[in-house]
Amino acid sequence: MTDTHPAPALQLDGLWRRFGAKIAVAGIDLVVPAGSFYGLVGPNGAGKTTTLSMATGLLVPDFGTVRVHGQDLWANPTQVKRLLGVLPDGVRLFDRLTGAQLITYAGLLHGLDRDTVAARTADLLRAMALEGDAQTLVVDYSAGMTKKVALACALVHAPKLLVLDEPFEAVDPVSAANIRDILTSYVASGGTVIVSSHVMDLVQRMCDHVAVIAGGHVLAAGTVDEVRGDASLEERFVELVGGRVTGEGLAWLRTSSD
Ligand SMILES: Nc1ncnc2c1ncn2[C@@H]1O[C@H](COP(=O)(O)OP(=O)(O)OP(=O)(O)O)[C@@H](O)[C@H]1O
Repeated sequence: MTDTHPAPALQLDGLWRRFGAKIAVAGIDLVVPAGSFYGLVGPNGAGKTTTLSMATGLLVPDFGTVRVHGQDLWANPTQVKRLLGVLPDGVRLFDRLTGAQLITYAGLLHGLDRDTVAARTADLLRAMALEGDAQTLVVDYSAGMTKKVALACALVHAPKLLVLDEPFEAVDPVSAANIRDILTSYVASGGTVIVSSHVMDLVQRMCDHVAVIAGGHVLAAGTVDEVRGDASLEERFVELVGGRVTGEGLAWLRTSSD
């Protein structure tokens, strides 16, 4: 009998990564079904960026395997990376290029022909509301504009799996809504999206699956409804992760004199 189930878009098995004495990722297993919109949430320092960097070929794991649509990423990084579109955290771009040049460059690097790149660059600039700044150097872009042009670069080769670290950080509400629409229709047409975010409300509304990560471990993973149960995702997150502190320790911060 043949297995008719498609391979997951992403499968992480036993991923570990240490930086000196600090264990950033301590045995992460994760299955991201093909066609899902997957949220990755966790407190600061949880290991999200480290996990996503290993999952996208940017950081070598100490242990563990990464499979993208069934193919071992670290066994064959060049070929498997073609399936991936990546928006890393704290992107460093060739910012002496204009927005249009940067997207064009990303498309050509992926081996697209010039006509295809030109058409897609125009489409992406329009979708990201960057047409008016197509000829502006990226170094002169605002933080949100930089995020959007980096996202355009991640999309230009029509990847099967999009991995976005904090895609909405610094992006204005109208642009964020446009980006959400782009991502939702990308998923509807068969793509898979993984986003890391600190905004629980956004993840609850936008994603169908979620994993909560803390201390380099997965605390909970599944559909958003499975993970949140009867609570909101935010309440469930606080319950799982803990760490709420009151302001009592900061008595000196009270400015009133009585
Ligand atoms: N290059 C590095 N060198 C040393 N320690 C690192 C390095 N990268 C990450 N770490 C440490 O690993 C842990 C996980 O960091 P990571 O950036 O993966 O967390 P995160 O979940 O993405 O956090 P945030 O939500 O704040 O972006 C942190 O304790 C961090 O200090």
